[in-house]
Amino acid sequence: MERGLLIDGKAIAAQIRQELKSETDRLIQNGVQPGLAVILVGRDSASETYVRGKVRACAEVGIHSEQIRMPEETSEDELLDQIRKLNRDSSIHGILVQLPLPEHISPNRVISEIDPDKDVDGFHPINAGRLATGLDSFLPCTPHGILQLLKRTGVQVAGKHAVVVGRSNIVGKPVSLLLQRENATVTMCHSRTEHLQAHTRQADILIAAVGKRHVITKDDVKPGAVVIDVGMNRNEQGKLAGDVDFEEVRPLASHITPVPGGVGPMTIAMLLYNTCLAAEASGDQNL
Ligand SMILES: Nc1nc(=O)c2c([nH]1)NC[C@@H]1CN(c3ccc(C(=O)N[C@@H](CCC(=O)O)C(=O)O)cc3)C=[N+]21
Repeated sequence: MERGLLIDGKAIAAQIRQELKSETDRLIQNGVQPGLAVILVGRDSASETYVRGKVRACAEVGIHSEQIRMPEETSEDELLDQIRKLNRDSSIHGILVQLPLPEHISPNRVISEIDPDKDVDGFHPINAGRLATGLDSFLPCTPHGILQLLKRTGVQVAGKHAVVVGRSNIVGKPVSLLLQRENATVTMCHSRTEHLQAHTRQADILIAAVGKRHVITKDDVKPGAVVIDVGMNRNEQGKLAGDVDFEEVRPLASHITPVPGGVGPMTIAMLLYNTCLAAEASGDQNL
């Protein structure tokens, strides 16, 4: 049996960006250049790095991008006004408000103000509800990226037992819905789960989306499991570490994603994918 194979998210994301470049060329020939607006409120060094990555990836693929920086003291109303303006802007097909937002702004109110047809994060309750009920929707980027990693690596999902650790709206909940849609049997675990290890050791596919460095060790993993690490934990020196203790888990996993170079680059690739999808749909309405 194969052990310790690396799932190269960086390479798979580059492949997807190349595919999207052709899609963008085709859209531009039809008179629509996909456009993405990224709103960043306040100064957060991790957020600034991520936003730079998104803007760079857009340029590579031929997507028009606008970075809108608003000061930390921006009021919720000012942010909502900015979103309404972008909702009306026909050159913008996707709107992303970088999270986390400053304490005084409600992320739920902000997300709900985005036109669901421009909600390329897939965070709007309409899109979350559409995913939950099996309707077409923008898929949240990280869960969709995880699914693409599994598919493009040839990992069988149907009939397998997937265990998701973490229940956030951004990763845990939607990835479990997506895996169920792909006919996996899904167990969701979280901070209040008793006997966590008894659950994770059953996983054929283990998704770690906890947000704590190295909480998944070799004792939590069944030999031969596929391990997907969604963790983005930075230590005091600013070095990235996943939720999985990669060095000790790799030898017993069949496949494993590294951090960095695993899920992160896929999140950005699927954001570009959603932006192209939104641009394409906007063209339909203009026919
Ligand atoms: N509205 C919103 N949508 C998001 O999609 C969103 C967000 N807010 N807030 C923050 C998180 C985080 N996120 C990442 C995207 C790419 C990498 C990524 O490319 N990481 C590289 C490493 C980058 C580095 O070294 O810092 C990698 O894993 O290889 C990481 C994290 C998107 N997020």
